[in-house]
Amino acid sequence: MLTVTNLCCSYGQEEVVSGFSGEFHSGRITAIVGPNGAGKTTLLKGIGNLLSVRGTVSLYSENLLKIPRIQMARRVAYLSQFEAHNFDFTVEEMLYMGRYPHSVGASKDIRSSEIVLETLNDFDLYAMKDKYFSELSGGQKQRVLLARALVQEPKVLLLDEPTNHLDLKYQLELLGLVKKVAIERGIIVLAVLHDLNLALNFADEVLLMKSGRQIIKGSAPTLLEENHLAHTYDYDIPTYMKQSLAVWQC
Ligand SMILES: Nc1ncnc2c1ncn2[C@@H]1O[C@H](COP(=O)(O)OP(=O)(O)OP(=O)(O)O)[C@@H](O)[C@H]1O
Repeated sequence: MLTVTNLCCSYGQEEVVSGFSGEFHSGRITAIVGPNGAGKTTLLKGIGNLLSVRGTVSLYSENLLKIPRIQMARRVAYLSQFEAHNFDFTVEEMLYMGRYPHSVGASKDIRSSEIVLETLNDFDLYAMKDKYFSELSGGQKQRVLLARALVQEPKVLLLDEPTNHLDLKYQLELLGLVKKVAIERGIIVLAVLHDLNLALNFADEVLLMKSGRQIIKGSAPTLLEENHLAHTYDYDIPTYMKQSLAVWQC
């Protein structure tokens, strides 16, 4: 279990996330949603110890904020929303990069070869393993970046808008993969998602944020109670969703 206690995240003097506490469980996906500027990315980076933080982030009682970066990388993988997209490395080489925290200086140890092969197959990437990353489509690139994060064998996977720029088919495919792997490998997944439909359908629970604070965290029905969404987004989202669904019924 990942336990976050009283986490405060700042950029210089400006505190953006204030006193966040919450628990996240193995094999479960939590979607982080909320309006622009709510602090979703900042919370994710804070949990990954990627910016200035106070508080504790404990993974099975070990405070992740106190361990060396290389050990952190054996436990937590972070997929940023702004990955550079033009590497001159093959797909297979990209996956081996994900093994760096486990095998510094010995990139092709037995475990690395096993997990890279297994992940190439799981992600349907084997046939393109010798292709250059820069030659792939946006959806294929995103799949490779997710695969690279997973060969790290993390206990916690932090995803910042992983479905950005993907068409609906790729969005569903990618989140389906995340769900399958999270369950099979018992990974704790936190994913910032803008699409509320995807969040409500894919995640086991949803964390709704505004102004650096949690509004509510719970299952889809909990989120839809009491008009939390309309208040948080300052827009009648449930009514809009119902009206837009009607378009598909004719
Ligand atoms: N590097 C930075 N330096 C200073 N302030 C920042 C920095 N990054 C983000 N902020 C500020 O922190 C606040 C929260 O930003 P954050 O990116 O966490 O929000 P978000 O909920 O992920 O937004 P979005 O949905 O637009 O991606 C915003 O007011 C933003 O201007």
